[in-house]
Amino acid sequence: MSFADKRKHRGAREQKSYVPLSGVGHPTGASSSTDREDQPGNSSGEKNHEISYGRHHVDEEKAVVAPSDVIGKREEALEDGYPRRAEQSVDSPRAAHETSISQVDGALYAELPNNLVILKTEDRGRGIWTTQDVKAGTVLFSIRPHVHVLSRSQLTSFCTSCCTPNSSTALKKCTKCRVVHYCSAACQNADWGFHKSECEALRRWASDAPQIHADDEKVTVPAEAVRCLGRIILKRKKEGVGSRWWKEIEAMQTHRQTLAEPVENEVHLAHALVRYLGVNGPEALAKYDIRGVGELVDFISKFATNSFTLSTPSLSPIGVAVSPLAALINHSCDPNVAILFPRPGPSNLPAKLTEGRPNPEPVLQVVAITDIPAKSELFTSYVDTTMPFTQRQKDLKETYKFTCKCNLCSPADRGAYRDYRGVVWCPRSCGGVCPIPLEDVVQANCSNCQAIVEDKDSVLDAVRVGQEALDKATSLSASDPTKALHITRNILKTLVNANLTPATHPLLAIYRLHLSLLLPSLGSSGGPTEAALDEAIDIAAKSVAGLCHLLRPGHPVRGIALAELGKLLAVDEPETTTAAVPASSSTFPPNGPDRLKLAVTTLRQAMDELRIGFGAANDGGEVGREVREILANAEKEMSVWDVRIRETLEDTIKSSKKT
Ligand SMILES: C[S@@+](CC[C@H](N)C(=O)[O-])C[C@H]1O[C@@H](n2cnc3c(N)ncnc32)[C@H](O)[C@@H]1O
Repeated sequence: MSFADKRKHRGAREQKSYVPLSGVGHPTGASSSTDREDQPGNSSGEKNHEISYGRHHVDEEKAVVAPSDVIGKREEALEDGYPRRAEQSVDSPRAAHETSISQVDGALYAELPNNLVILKTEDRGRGIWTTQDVKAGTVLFSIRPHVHVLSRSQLTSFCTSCCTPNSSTALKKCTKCRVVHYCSAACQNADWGFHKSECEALRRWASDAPQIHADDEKVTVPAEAVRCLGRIILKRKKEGVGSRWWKEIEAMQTHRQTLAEPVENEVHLAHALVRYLGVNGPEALAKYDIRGVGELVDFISKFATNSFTLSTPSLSPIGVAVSPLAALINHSCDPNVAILFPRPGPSNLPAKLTEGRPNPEPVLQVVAITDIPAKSELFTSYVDTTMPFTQRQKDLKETYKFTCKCNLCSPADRGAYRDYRGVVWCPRSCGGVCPIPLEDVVQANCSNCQAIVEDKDSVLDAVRVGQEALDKATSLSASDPTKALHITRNILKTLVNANLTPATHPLLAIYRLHLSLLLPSLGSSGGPTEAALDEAIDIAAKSVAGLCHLLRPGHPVRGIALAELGKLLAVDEPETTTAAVPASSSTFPPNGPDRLKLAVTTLRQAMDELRIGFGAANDGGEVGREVREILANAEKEMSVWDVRIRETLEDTIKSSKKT
């Protein structure tokens, strides 16, 4: 049967070409072109998050919770390679990893729900804890960030106020600054409180830009960190230092006191901010109630430690947001909550968010991605947890100034399970894996047959060259995607030949980047070619395989990867240009009904996981709605297939009876 025949059989389906999830780029962030260069921190993250305790508001702390001890309970590794979660819970028996817990007055945070409390531990500072059992998929709270701004590259693609993409509504730009865009007059009015002074600052910045760079938005529009800090300072002037809005921001944690001197990024940002605000020197900051450079740097440090990546419902980074309440959540590389912007639709949002607002988005939601027992701390991940231990520790130290001791990072536990981020397949191909023979890995035996990786140097070389290629391709992904694609395609072969598994770093990161570079070409008019679609499906399947080894079921990144794969499998198979090759059962991707079946299975699993990662009450958010629709069409088409197969069988039986 040729591909053309197969398409006839699949005729119930409308001809579909590929459209990226939720109409925007790829979920991983690998391909994002946000303007982070002027922002302290945020080197790799799913989130550029934080909070801080700022000037140690001792008056916020109350009596010690009884009992005032916590246990870091560490259990044995799971067979599947996940370490068991070390739940940090109050009332647990005293243990070696002991920390005192004190209660913090949560009254400042009006949006803190009743089933959560703020507690403070010695090693992590303030954090948010549950008072009741919480089921995976529960939306713990929904809030509008105090401030959010779009990255420079996204200013024309999303409404500055509600972040609606211009693919769904034609955006109109502010006729004065010509920088920000709105989807409606209502959104423009709603944003006016922020934009009024900002508009003037943006125009001043552009007019100061050197004329030779008049068309370069990197010069004519300040980076997101500058605009976000500018919005906070301008809004503080309006709200007043006594307002709850400002007090929440002021109470964010700072690391300034622990730093001998401000780091280069912060100094650079301070200069840019002063220029943006139009003050001639640090002294003139008094106009904005900022008492000198020290306070400005403190403020920047809070921003670096407490800001979040603003993202689309499919997790593509589009800007930065500040939410002091959500920023109270501490980090773990094995998180139990996700912080995201799933756009669940107004009917799924709390009434207090929708009252009096044409569109309350962007709404930040904190979603439980595992069952969480009562009296446990909430943890989200500040960095990309598919990165290996050393990279995660480096990123956390640089931006958030702490050493992570979570289950995945705890040296005691690290040897107790197989971390697929750093393994190669067994050289004897027995199906087992061996740790990559790094300096600190003494034994590199196969987990199954005890074989040893003999040629350590070639594995280490491949990993090093792979990392270099990843860095280069990432830096080129926005400016020269064709060249970036060339690099990723070439290096994939080297890494696969060096026996890296799909979960191993940097192979997984390269798969994800490669996929993000392939997807835009699939949406071109005329639809994808057979080869392009097959390559994208193959890479998407490998990404899913890698992610499923590293992230727990229900993790939003897994849900999005499954949705992407299911969606690609559901695209109509293009006309083949070569003679049809009969599909063998081992061919991947499969063709015809087998591909459709795989699409349905994958989309069903994606739906199950999106309902956890993006909230059960949201039914998976905007991506969940989209996947449900594709799944319904694929199921309908599969039932047509089943009818046709039954009819063909009946015809065959009838005709064989006649003869
Ligand atoms: C966004 S804030 C989180 C709230 C913060 N604990 C507070 O008291 O405001 C990030 C900071 O919290 C601390 N932190 C977060 N997770 C941590 C962890 N797992 N271990 C140690 N410190 C942590 C670090 O100081 C980090 O810079």
